[in-house]
Order: sequence, then structure tokens, then C-alpha cells
Amino acid sequence: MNNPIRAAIIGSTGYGGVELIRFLINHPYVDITSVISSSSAGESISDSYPHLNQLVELDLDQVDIDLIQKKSDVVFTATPSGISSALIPDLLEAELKVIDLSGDYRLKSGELYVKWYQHKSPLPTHLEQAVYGLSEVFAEDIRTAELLSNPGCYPTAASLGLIPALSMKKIDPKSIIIDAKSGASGAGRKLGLSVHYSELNENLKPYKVNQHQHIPEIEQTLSRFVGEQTTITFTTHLVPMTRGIMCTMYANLVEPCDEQQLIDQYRKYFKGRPFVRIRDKGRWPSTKEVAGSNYCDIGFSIDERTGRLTIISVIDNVVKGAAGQAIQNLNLMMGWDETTGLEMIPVYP
Ligand SMILES: NC(=O)C1=CN([C@@H]2O[C@H](COP(=O)(O)OP(=O)(O)OC[C@H]3O[C@@H](n4cnc5c(N)ncnc54)[C@H](OP(=O)(O)O)[C@@H]3O)[C@@H](O)[C@H]2O)C=CC1
Ligand SMILES: CC(=O)N[C@@H](CCC(=O)OP(=O)(O)O)C(=O)O
Repeated sequence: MNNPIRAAIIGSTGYGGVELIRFLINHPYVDITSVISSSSAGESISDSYPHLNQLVELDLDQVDIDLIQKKSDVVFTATPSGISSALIPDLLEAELKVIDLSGDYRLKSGELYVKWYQHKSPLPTHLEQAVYGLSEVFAEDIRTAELLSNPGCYPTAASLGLIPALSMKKIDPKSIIIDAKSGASGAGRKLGLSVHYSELNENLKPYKVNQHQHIPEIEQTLSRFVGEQTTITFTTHLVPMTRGIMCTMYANLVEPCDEQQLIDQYRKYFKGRPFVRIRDKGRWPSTKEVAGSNYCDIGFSIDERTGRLTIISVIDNVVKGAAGQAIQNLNLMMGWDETTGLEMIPVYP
């Protein structure tokens, strides 16, 4: 093995950034050479996160493209939407590989981005160039990416659950309903009323109903498998837990279908992709069973009375929904085994 590659993390003081640190610190082929903050440069990362004390001794650098170019080969942008696209043109100009955890480069249409994110559109050439990093599905494109757009947390869980059934024409694409729930870490570390303890605790709260920015992202991905523009009904809820996403998805079966056969077909679809685990018949996954890990677990139920299929897909939003998948994509981009640095058993209980 040659020298490890050098990684910089912009937004290292956020939840996505600190999760990148947790995994990359043990990655055999990566050195974290710069952790970057726009608000706390000069401080130690362990001032922001005392759990890293004496484990990760890194001082925060400022956002300085020349410095990033000198210190790194690959840059993770774990920054809010609108911020990533302001930084990435200069990072690409500096010939760095970029993995963006934000929503800035996921939608191919700048107009759709402006509509759903209410920020200025990223450069069309970069939208064109960006490779959408749903690791298990687009691995071939990901291997040659210079600008990798990491999928959103909900779209990861939803797309992995739905794509095989759509590819095999098992379900009617016009009938898809996605009921989605997330823990509070999905909203990031910044403070906000919705994640205030008194608002979140002992509460189950819908938000952004039919208005969520992940709707066009999921539709864009599913449409690639349906062969025409597909629309979904998508409702998100905030759950009083820290990590985890569950998407419970409903669709009409095109024709009666045997559940065990469907399970076998999903297993075949994801053969050789160890981070997607298909549950046995009658075994539905829960968020705790993937917590802290890069797994996406999927279970099914066919209701013969209604002719509908229920698909339940769970991930840890900060891992498979963000930092873990970003590292899985780095592994693919570098030609390493996709599990490198990510082989962690979920934290249970
Ligand atoms: N949390 C999750 O589960 C998921 C998050 N994402 C996406 O990943 C990205 C990061 O999310 P998350 O870590 O949760 O968010 P956080 O709010 O926890 O962190 C974002 C970080 O970005 C940094 N930042 C803010 N403004 C700037 C700026 N102008 N220049 C440089 N850095 C800036 C801040 O650090 P500082 O002030 O130190 O610069 C902050 O810590 C977001 O786009 C989010 O939508 C995607 C999937 C899942
Ligand atoms: C619980 C919670 O608030 N989750 C966030 C997920 C954020 C995210 O991933 O947004 P991007 O599209 O910018 O990546 C939300 O629903 O908006």
C-alpha cells in the first residue's frame, strides 16, 4: 500500500463532520490532515467534542483553500446547503477530490434545487459533473467521480428499499407512499426549536409534509429505474430519539407475489453489497439494530387482502445516511474494498 491519502473535513464541528472523524481515525488508508471550522479556528476539536479528548488531537484550521490544497488530497464538505456550493468550485479548481454531504449537488436540475432548497443554484457544469453516491446502486459511476454528491439520509433509506421492487416491476410506481421518521441528530448540531428537549421529548411530530427537500431527490432516483418521471407521497416525522431513520413504504403490487421469492430477489439484487441486509420473512428491522453502523436493513410484508407491499427500511442517519456512506464512496473512488474502515457492529442496546 502507498502512503495514506490525506483528508480534510470542512464542517468538522457538526454531527456529520464528527462522525467522519470517528470512522476515518481508524481507516487504514486515510490520514485526517485538516479539520476545518469557520467559527472556531485555532481551538482544538476536543474543545467542541470532549469525547475526543486525548484520542484525536487536532486543532481546527480556518477555511483557506490554499491551505486545504497543501494539506489534503480529498475534502469532505459536511456543511449546510448553500455553503458547500460556495466552496466546492475552488476546491475542484485546486484539483482536489470532493465528497459533499449536503444537498447542493444531488439534484441535476438547478431550477428544482432553487425551488426546494431556496438557495442560489450551484454551477450547471458541476451539477452535471457530480456523481450521485448511492453506493450499492451507482458503484460503477462512483469509482471515477471527482465530485461526489452524497445522498440525503431519507433518500438513502427510501431508495435502497424501493429500487429493487421498481427495477423488477413488482410495484406500481404511481402508488408509492413513504412514511418516514427520523431522530433529532438529522437536524444537525445547530440549535432549533424543533429539537428543544421540551418540544421533542414525549412527542411525535410531522414536519415539512409534502414540502420536504428530499422529495425531488427520491423522485429523481426512482425515475431512473421506472423510465419516466415518478412522483411520491412523502411524510417526515421527528421522533424523540438521537439517531435513526425508518422509512415505512407502501405500494400496490402489479400482480400477486410470494414474499419469500421477493426476499430472495432482493438478496440477489444486493449480492456482494454487505451493508444492505435483507431480513427473513416476518422479521422487521428497527432503528436500534443499525445504530452506529453503516448498515441498511430492509424487511417486507405482503398484504394479500389489499394487494399492497409494505417495505420497511432503517439506517443510522449520521452513518449510512451521511458520514458512513461518504466513506464507503471514498473507498469506491479509491478502488479499496467498500467496507474499509466501516466494519462496525451496530451499538446495541
Ligand atoms: N445530520 C444528518 O443526519 C445528516 C446531514 N446531512 C447534511 O450534511 C451536512 C452537515 O450536516 P450536520 O453535520 O448534521 O450539520 P451541523 O449543523 O451539525 O454542522 C454543520 C457544520 O457546518 C459548518 N459551517 C456552517 N457554516 C459554515 C461556513 N460558512 N463555512 C464553513 N463551514 C460552515 C459549521 O461548523 P463551524 O461553525 O465550526 O464552521 C457546522 O458545524 C448538511 O448539509 C446536512 O444537510 C446529510 C445527511 C444526514
Ligand atoms: C430531522 C431532520 O430535521 N432532518 C433533516 C435532514 C437534513 C438533511 O439531510 O438535509 P439535506 O438535504 O440538506 O442533506 C430534514 O428533514 O431536513
